[in-house]
Amino acid sequence: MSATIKLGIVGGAGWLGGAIAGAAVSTGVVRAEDLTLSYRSAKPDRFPGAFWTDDNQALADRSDVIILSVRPQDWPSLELDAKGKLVVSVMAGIRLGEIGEKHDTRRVVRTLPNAAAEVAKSYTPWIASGDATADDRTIVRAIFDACGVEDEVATERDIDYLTGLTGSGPAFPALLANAMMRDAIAFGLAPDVARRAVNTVLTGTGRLLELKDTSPADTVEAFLGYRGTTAAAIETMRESGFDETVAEGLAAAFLKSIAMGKA
Ligand SMILES: NC(=O)C1=CN([C@@H]2O[C@H](COP(=O)(O)OP(=O)(O)OC[C@H]3O[C@@H](n4cnc5c(N)ncnc54)[C@H](OP(=O)(O)O)[C@@H]3O)[C@@H](O)[C@H]2O)C=CC1
Ligand SMILES: O=C(O)[C@@H]1CCC=N1
Repeated sequence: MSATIKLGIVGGAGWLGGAIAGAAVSTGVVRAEDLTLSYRSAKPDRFPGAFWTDDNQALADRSDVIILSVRPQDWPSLELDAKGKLVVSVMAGIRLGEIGEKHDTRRVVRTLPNAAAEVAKSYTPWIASGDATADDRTIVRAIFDACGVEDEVATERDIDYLTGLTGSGPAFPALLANAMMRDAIAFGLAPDVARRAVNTVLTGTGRLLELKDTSPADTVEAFLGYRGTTAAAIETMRESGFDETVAEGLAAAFLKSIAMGKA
């Protein structure tokens, strides 16, 4: 793809909008001078050469591709006519049809990145409306390849499910890490030792998974095979309902995504 798209990011001052902008500029998917970002409260001092505005219609008029990265509850009051342009949403819950209707375009892509876009390690599922073109798909792939790994999926139901599994996903290892930290501190470890120990376990596991790309089930089985400390821990966690608790949490996120689209 040539580096000539004019990209606008509504909510570019936010966590995810800023992460996508950073990834797109650093990989050359967009040149800083072709990037427009909007803010609401305070104008950030980021992305030298890019154009910052608090006028979302001006952003739309300057851009060929418009990413919507405001919180779902801020979207109903967003005034922006995209006039047939490619609109890419990263918002949880909001449906393709609603986005197209509100912003006057039939070229819409619904995506669901995650917070790891900040370190170019997001997993981003996406789905395009019927009128999105092959070129639109190429642009979406380029933007989200810059943020990590992307997959086009078959249905919006898949997006609703993945909103929990991978959109919220980084929160779950963080939740586990937090529980491990609390246990370590309750045991009596110094907090900075506990934090370094737990964070290193998480980043090390991520690297191992990336390197080996084996099924998590195989990894768990390999550990169980030692019949030692890890098996003692895993079997106790499972008897206490570990797998069921994860499934219930993911089901709650799936239902919340569907409910947010109906609100
Ligand atoms: N963070 C995450 O891990 C993920 C987020 N998402 C989705 O991404 C979207 C953005 O989330 P996130 O970046 O975390 O949220 P943030 O709150 O960090 O960013 C949203 C930004 O949008 C700005 N904003 C709100 N309304 C307007 C407006 N009318 N014009 C211009 N800017 C506006 C906010 O400004 P102000 O500072 O004034 O509030 C804020 O800077 C959400 O819809 C969320 O569902 C999806 C997957 C993962
Ligand atoms: O929690 C949320 O609603 C957003 C979407 C996925 C991650 N954060």
